[in-house]
Amino acid sequence: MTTAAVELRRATKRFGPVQALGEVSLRVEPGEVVAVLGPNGAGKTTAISLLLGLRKPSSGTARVFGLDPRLPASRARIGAMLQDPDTPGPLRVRELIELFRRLYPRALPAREVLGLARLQDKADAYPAQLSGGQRQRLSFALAICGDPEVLFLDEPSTGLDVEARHALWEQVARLAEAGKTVVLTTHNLEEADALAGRVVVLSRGRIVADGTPAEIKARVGGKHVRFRLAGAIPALLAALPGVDRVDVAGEAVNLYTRQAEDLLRALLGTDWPVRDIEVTGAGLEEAFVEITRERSPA
Ligand SMILES: Nc1ncnc2c1ncn2[C@@H]1O[C@H](COP(=O)(O)OP(=O)(O)OP(=O)(O)O)[C@@H](O)[C@H]1O
Repeated sequence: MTTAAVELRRATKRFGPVQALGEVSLRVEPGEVVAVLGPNGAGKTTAISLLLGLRKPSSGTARVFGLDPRLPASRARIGAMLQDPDTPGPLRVRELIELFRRLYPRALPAREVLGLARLQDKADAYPAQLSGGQRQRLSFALAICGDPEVLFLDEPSTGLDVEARHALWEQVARLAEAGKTVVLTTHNLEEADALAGRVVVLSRGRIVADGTPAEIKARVGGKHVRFRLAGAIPALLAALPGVDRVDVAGEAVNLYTRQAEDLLRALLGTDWPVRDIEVTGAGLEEAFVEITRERSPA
């Protein structure tokens, strides 16, 4: 077997009485883009901090290209964009980038880093003078400036507006095309779907699903049946066979079902003036809610 880019082997992390991760095993191959999804407190940041060598597993191991992530040789191969990063000292954006570049053997030119992070205009600003979104871009700049082989992005688009988010996605897609390994955590399912070839769902410190976005969606297998119906009565719609959920907004009806055929047959058998019927596969969002609910104690 080839060496994984990053790997957790039966990694457990306890913080006093709290078990943040329980025997998690995860292999990410070089060149993969993996999104780690999970509700608040699922253990996503903890998993990343073990892989970065910022924390030590209570038991089990974390490896970067087969080595302890705390070794300088491992650190030189990884870059990280973390939540709430601390930036050292009273340094301007350009100076910070210069400082971080010195930590890496094959750093990108500062000008290129500023361009990739769209911070050319802010090179002489201090971090405190940046907006939230610009500060996110600064931490992206610091993550990529060493031209790392593996990039960790912990909730990278938090606080970004739609345009900035799409610009970040484009950068990440470009890094992936260049063969980089990317591990990102996100609550944003659209982001996971857009960027990652593989989605790992964490819930209460354990992996509860691992597959392509399409596979994760298929595990739930639900469909949306949408149509328009004047005077729709939710209780009557809920009584149709196979209906799991009903949303009614004015004339717009959205039903969620795992038995679309039965539901459609019954719907068309009524004398209701149904218009514009549309059936689509359920999104990652439903799959995620469903999977994390399946695994939670009642
Ligand atoms: N330093 C710490 N001390 C004590 N408990 C901690 C510490 N760090 C994390 N935890 C606990 O470990 C669990 C997992 O936290 P973690 O930050 O990894 O979750 P997360 O999935 O990243 O959540 P979020 O989506 O909210 O960022 C939580 O119950 C959290 O309270």
